[in-house]
Amino acid sequence: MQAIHIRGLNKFYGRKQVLFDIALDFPQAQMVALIGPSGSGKSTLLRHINGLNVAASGEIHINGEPLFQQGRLNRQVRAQRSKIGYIFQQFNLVNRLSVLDNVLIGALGRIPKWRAYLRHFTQEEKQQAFDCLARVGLSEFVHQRASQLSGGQQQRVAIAKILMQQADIILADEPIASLDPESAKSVMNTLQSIHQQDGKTVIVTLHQVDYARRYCPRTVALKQGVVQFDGATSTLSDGFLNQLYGSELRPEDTVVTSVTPVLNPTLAAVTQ
Ligand SMILES: Nc1ncnc2c1ncn2[C@@H]1O[C@H](COP(=O)(O)OP(=O)(O)OP(=O)(O)O)[C@@H](O)[C@H]1O
Repeated sequence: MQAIHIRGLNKFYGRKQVLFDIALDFPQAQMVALIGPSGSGKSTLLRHINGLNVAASGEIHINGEPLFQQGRLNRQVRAQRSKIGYIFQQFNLVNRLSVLDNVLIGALGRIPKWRAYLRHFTQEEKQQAFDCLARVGLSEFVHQRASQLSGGQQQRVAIAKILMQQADIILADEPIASLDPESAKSVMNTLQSIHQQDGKTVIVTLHQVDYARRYCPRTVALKQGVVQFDGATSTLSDGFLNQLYGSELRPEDTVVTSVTPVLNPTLAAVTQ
């Protein structure tokens, strides 16, 4: 069973089509880079996988259950979303709350509604939050306000929050775009260790291909809403990348060597 299964996904904003017939599979426990120039549709694709956006057509299944089908979101989309952690470029923490309280927010989707409303957490849940912070190397910052941490530390708090959420799938939308190289490395190391130790599926959008090469065995590249490449990151050629980020792709630069075979009918049209 695939963690994420996508077929025939077409997305329009008004009359402008921004995703074209996307067909992708992500097995459990893969770490995948999603790359492509600005405006190529990376964030839009991630938002669909999280059920935040609805497409004109196509289907998405999460762990075998339909999330989106025949133009409609599953009625259980909230429950499905609770299994998907989303990391934003700008951390998405509550600045005035402590680091611990921010991590506890990750449990809100899986505790009884009345306790969530009152923000009442058990001792066991607090201990879990401590443990999540220990895993991302932030035990000593538990009682500090989130706003007092550096960008890289705040992003690691966001990852601890996802651990607290007990999500199976992590979608990270440009998690290192606003970080210095040292902080970026520590955030990517943290994502990689969670992926490796807990077997979580991680899809991370990246602007720097070097990070994809270092951390992600598989890369999916988008351009103008079309999948241009889906395969082993080690096979990404400089020529392909120049074309991806420069002018239109040439057929000889296009390599489709999927980790999970994906036949993309739109690819031929784009590369002709
Ligand atoms: N809410 C929206 N309304 C209208 N158009 C949108 C909206 N969100 C995105 N778009 C358009 O959809 C296309 C894809 O945008 P998206 O943000 O997914 O690209 P991206 O690859 O994530 O870009 P970046 O790397 O700059 O974040 C762009 O042309 C963008 O202008």
